[in-house]
Amino acid sequence: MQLQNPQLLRQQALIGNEWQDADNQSRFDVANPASGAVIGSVPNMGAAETRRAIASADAAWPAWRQRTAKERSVILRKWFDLVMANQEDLAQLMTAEQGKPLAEARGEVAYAASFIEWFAEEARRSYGDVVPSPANDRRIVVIKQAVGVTAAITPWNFPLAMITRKAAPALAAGCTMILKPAEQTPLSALALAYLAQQAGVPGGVLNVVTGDAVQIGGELTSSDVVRKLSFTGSTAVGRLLASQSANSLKKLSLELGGNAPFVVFDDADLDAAADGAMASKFRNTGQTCVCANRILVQASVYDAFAAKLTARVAALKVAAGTEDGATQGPLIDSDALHKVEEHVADALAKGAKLATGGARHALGGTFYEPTVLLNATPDMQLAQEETFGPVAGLFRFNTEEEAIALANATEFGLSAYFYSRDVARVWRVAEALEVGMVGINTGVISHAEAPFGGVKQSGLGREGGKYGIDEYLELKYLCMGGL
Ligand SMILES: NC(=O)c1ccc[n+]([C@@H]2O[C@H](COP(=O)([O-])OP(=O)(O)OC[C@H]3O[C@@H](n4cnc5c(N)ncnc54)[C@H](O)[C@@H]3O)[C@@H](O)[C@H]2O)c1
Ligand SMILES: O=C[C@H](O)CS(=O)(=O)O
Repeated sequence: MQLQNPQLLRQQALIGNEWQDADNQSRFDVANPASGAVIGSVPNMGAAETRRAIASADAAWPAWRQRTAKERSVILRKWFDLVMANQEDLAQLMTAEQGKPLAEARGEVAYAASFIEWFAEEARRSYGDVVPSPANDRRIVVIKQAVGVTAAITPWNFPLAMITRKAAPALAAGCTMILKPAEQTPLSALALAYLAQQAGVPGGVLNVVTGDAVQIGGELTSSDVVRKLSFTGSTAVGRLLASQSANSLKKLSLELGGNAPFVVFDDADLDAAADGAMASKFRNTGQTCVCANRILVQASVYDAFAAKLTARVAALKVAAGTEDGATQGPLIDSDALHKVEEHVADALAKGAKLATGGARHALGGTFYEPTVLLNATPDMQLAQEETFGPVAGLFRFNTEEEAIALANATEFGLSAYFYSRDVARVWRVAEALEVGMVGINTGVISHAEAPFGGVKQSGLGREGGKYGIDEYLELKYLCMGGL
């Protein structure tokens, strides 16, 4: 990995203005999932360092919230500019530690930066209200103020975007933050924090603590100083962190697991639907929370759609992310590989028919062949659990009502997709799906301008859009009497 700006390879954590090692000097390695090669190491911090980071964020908060919204906006805009100026290096770093193809990594850098750009603009639009008073001796005013010290815990699958989707609105609102990135992808987080420093984000406003998730999370969730926790990751961990946060009654943002249905109706443009399914299912080698996890196809077009999708899947290029033309990288680790293998084996044992793929890739390691399984049924694990890998299970349905019932038959409710050219059907189905986000005739829905989030066991709150900054603001009602 050759970086044009070697300063971006940060191998210490950031607390206040200081890049620090763990108190006991312990470290953990960061490995390239495509080769297993160690590409760096970071401090293995725990409770004591986390407490220092909380104190640092608390000390920095008064001056940061006193900055005007415009001053914070200008600093965030500079941060955006620096991220984009270093796009190639950040992409190389991301592919090295997460494995995604370079083209996708470059795309994620721009996507991550778009949250900084968006909230640099939103910073100046946290409007309050003046409410018509019920009496002439008083006035009713509502203002919005920063929540205070916040914490963020983020996953490995989008090493930059899941961070900026939290840090950008937090800093824009006038909050400070302690971030614990995923242990698999800390280098991207530290590079991002370095660029924040270079942009003029004062010491203590953004702290990055790497290390023992349980110890760090325990401190962040139990501290009364930390007024909000924003978590992106599995539903199981989200539930745990929410329970750990109960005693301190923190504001919570939880972006959790998904099990997205992708529905192809008989009036769909089948080529467009196949392209959309590819974009949704195989992005990041199937490792996104909004990946199509169940593909439901109306019986009359099932065989035609299956053929179109299978041809596209068979054409995917599995390779290390740095290889030209790579469109599928390695899975993040052996646990992820074993889960994919388990889902495929379970489906085949329960009657699924293999159309393409279905085995570990010849490259070895955690590479897996992009797979299409036909005749999938709701009793299969891949219907009930998030596969988080390059496996498309095709289910058959007959009626619109059956499709909606199948689509909603999950504890999750993050995203859903469907293809139809019947306007009345589009409105009926979009309103009937029990999710937070619906892709209609598209497989890609993630934009900084839109509110991202789910219902049921997929989480709480929204990130991005005009709603995202509200997660970091408190409403205060002023009743001005004696007039
Ligand atoms: N809804 C979304 O926006 C979204 C986005 C990306 C990923 N995800 C979900 O995340 C999951 C995959 O990501 P993952 O494997 O990193 O998830 P994960 O829940 O295992 O880990 C996420 C983060 O939580 C930390 N963590 C784990 N256990 C912890 C504990 N006990 N205390 C404190 N922190 C702890 C990890 O170190 C990591 O930083 C999938 O379920 C995916 O759907 C959701
Ligand atoms: O894994 C899901 C993330 O939210 C990624 S994205 O926002 O869909 O790009």
